[in-house]
Amino acid sequence: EQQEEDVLRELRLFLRNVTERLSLDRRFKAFTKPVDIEEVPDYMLVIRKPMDFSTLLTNIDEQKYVTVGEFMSDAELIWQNALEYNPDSDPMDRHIRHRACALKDTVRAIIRDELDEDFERVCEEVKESR
Ligand SMILES: O=C(C1CCC1)N1C[C@@H]2C[C@H]3C[C@@H](O)[C@@H](O)[C@]2(C1)O3
Repeated sequence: EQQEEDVLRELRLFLRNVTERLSLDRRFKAFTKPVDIEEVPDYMLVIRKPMDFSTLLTNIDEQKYVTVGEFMSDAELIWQNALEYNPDSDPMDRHIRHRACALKDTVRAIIRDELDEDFERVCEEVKESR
């Protein structure tokens, strides 16, 4: 009912705010758009579920996420994919993995500092009721 729509609207506002702040951070520029398949033809063979900030924003607007946990499952793919596709010891791979680790720690710190546990619990209850 209306209260549920109010909670989900607040969730979308929070998730958009977090995602937009991440996409403004210059360290995370490589994560803002899908990996270019023209540039990296084997990417889809290695990475089963690509993810990036622009896709997260589209998912938010399409009301795909009912809880922060569902959003985090997709957000985690961004750094997990980067670590998986760029495992080598060369400087480029190391640089990408450093940024992937910085992204992981940054997202977790934002959620810890800014997500009210009671709010996430209400979102979980909306999810269970559907
Ligand atoms: O994994 C990624 C992105 C970085 C975080 C996501 N890429 C795979 C390619 C390997 C490396 C160098 C370029 O070939 C560039 O195309 C990519 C993009 O970086």
